[in-house]
Amino acid sequence: MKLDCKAIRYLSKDDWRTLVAVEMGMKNHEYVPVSLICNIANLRYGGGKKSINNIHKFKLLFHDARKYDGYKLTYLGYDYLGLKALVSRDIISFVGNQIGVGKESDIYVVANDKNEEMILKLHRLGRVSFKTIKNNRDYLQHRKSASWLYLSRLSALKEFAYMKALYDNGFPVPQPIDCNRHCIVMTRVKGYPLTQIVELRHPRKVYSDLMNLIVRLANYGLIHGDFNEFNIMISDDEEITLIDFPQMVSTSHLNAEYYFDRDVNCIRSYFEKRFNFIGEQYPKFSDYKQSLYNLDVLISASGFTKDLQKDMDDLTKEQDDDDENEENSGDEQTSTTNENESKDNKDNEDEDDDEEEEEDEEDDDEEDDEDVDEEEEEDEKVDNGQMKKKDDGVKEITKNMKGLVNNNRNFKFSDVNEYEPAPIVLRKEFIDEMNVLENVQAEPVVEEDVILDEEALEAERKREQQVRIANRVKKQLTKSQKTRVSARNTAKSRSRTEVKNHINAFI
Ligand SMILES: Nc1ncnc2c1ncn2[C@@H]1O[C@H](COP(=O)(O)OP(=O)(O)OP(=O)(O)O)[C@@H](O)[C@H]1O
Repeated sequence: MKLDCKAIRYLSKDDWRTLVAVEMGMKNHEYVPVSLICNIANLRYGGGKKSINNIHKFKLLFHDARKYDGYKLTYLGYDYLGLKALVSRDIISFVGNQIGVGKESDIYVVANDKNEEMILKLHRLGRVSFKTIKNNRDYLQHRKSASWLYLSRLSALKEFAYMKALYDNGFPVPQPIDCNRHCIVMTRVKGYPLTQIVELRHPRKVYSDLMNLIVRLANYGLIHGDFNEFNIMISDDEEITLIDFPQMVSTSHLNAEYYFDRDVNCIRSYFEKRFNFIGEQYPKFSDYKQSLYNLDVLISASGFTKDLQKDMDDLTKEQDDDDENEENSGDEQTSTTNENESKDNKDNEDEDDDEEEEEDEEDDDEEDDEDVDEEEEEDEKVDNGQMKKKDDGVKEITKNMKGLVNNNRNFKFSDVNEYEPAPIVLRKEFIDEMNVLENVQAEPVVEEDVILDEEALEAERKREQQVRIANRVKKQLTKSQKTRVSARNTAKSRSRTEVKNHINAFI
């Protein structure tokens, strides 16, 4: 994400108040209602709304009005708040180019009034998932709604605390300068990431420096956990600096030995692969001197307490679970789309059937209607032609239909092509109707030259019904065997009568 700070100079005092109000409101709202923003910012509704519109224009806020008029901070908005605080503390005055991008951070060069270069690291946890937070989570208790921003803040605070503790104890890490929200300011390391180094003049020295660093960290009760070529910088003098330590664990951790060995092996295998250097000597977990120093206390003193760590772990787990659920539901959606395709198709086609039935009825009623859609007229012509060909009697048609019904259970829309038209699917009531029809046909039709009594009337009625259904079935059969699958949800595909009736309903 690009950090465009140009707008900072155009924001008024009220705009900043509003931005802070949104941040505060997000502690218990995913989207903060306008009235609440105005309340927190202590602005009148009109003034508040004006400021909201202004900062929304600069993309510092995200607007959602599906359930109520609400806003939330974007990462850019959060960046602005962090930058504003750092600027007002005279820590930074200029923001330069982006020089690095990590999985969960953006790195910028910044400078102060004295033109001293520094590094600004903006933590961006869940930068992908942030976009996919469920749309229906509009109001939440606790801080869950703002948790990506909150998690980024915790992550920055943690890094700052570790950096400070390590720096104060003489470890080769950048000097931490300041931290606000999800922003960390530190000194710029003169060097290159180990991953970019093609050849070392003294690989043995660098290797042993790195191994010593791992052991020294362990002596202080810490294991890096992610000690690899991406997190190590090498200067021109082949001095090492550790720049990133997101997953530090204590040597009292249950899997401490595993993490320790992993760090060691990571460096060993990298040196072997890249510099052809086989590190025959390497430290073991037992080499470290049990709790020589305790950095935990120092880290807590720097502001990152155990409570915050617990909060961070819980929230990370929550977010991961959420993401997994979302991904699963996404997968499920796709798989169920396939699995239920035939079901959906049936439903859709049922709807189509309904519509077709309605259309048929309309056609019957309005045979001479001038407003018949041209498309339908064409269909009608095709229908009539095919109807003549398929005039094999009601029984045969119903038999065909029954076959289709059974075959259609495995029908998939994706199978439809120009050679295999979409078959029709009948509703249950329709099948029942057909069964009745078959039974009726089985009965002999009594033709007597007597005055129509009740029985005759009944028979006549059934015969009419039978003819009507037969016609309808024929029509449906021929219509649905078109190669084209009609999309009936567009106004264009509706008959002119339908559209007209619809419009009339509103007049
Ligand atoms: N203090 C610094 N001085 C100079 N360059 C730095 C500094 N900090 C970070 N960088 C540059 O930014 C890049 C990314 O930094 P960093 O590893 O801290 O980000 P990250 O998000 O933690 O990365 P990842 O999690 O992907 O390892 C580094 O490879 C390095 O080139």
